[in-house]
Amino acid sequence: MLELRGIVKNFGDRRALNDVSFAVRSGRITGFVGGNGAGKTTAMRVILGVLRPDAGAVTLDGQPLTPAVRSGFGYMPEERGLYPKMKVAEQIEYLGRLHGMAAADARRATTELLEQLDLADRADATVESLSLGNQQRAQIAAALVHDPGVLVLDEPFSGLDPMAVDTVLAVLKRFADKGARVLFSSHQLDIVERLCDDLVVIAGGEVRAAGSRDELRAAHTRNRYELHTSKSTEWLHSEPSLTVLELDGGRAVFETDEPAAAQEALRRASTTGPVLRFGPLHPSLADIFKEVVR
Ligand SMILES: Nc1ncnc2c1ncn2[C@@H]1O[C@H](COP(=O)(O)OP(=O)(O)OP(=O)(O)O)[C@@H](O)[C@H]1O
Repeated sequence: MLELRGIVKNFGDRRALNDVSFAVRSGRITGFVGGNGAGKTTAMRVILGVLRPDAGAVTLDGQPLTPAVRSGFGYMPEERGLYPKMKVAEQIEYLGRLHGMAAADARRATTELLEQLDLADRADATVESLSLGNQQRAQIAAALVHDPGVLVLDEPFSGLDPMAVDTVLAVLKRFADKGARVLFSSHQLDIVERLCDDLVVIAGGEVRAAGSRDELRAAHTRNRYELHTSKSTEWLHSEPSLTVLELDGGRAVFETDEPAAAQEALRRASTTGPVLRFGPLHPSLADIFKEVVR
């Protein structure tokens, strides 16, 4: 387990991280979400040792991180950094060699990764000749070539089309399944929701929520229901035990602490016409995010 405990990082008199603690568990994918300037990149740089924290510590399986341990990490920085004029496969192989891999192993890992990332047909192209999405895939291959046990990816999905998102997602899952600890930041909450097992929400340099996606969902589930009928649901406004949160023609979302009142609303709706949908409404990650960063 990779663990941050009590991390504080100041830039001059600006506090970018304030007592940040969270864990990235082995075999799981942890999504790191927060708005612009929330502190994600700073926290990742502290993990990588690029920035030294003013307080707190990062440990791997309980041990402090040494430069040797950190050099085995896979990192995809926010500022992408491949050599534009070098060929894709050559470059990834070279980076594998820099991590101490034997030439044949680096070549094999490169070929495998480029295939998994659907980039094999561009292996001999220069990085600068690739589309932005393909450059991004090459950058991901560069972070993974040495089979790291810890993967830290800053916005790996930005600029990828939906097909590419699925391709990268499958590759990251394969690494997690092998036991790697995977931390990635993203602004795209729908992707995070689909991909991550665990979640850390940061705002203003402070962790606002952390835990498994399912735990967070359960913790933020309110007694909300969605009702969708073929007729207007305006009448819900006059039901005393319900609070209507959204109403748009036949579709409504309401809250109530009384399950019987929800069932009564369903019964009444069914007398007005066919009920197209009815059930408890679980919060999306976007809902949870809005609630915890408020
Ligand atoms: N080198 C630096 N010098 C001064 N301030 C910095 C430096 N790096 C980051 N900051 C500040 O620290 C805060 C956190 O920035 P950080 O880049 O970690 O946020 P982020 O969550 O990665 O944002 P984004 O999603 O916009 O990339 C911001 O207020 C930023 O301006």
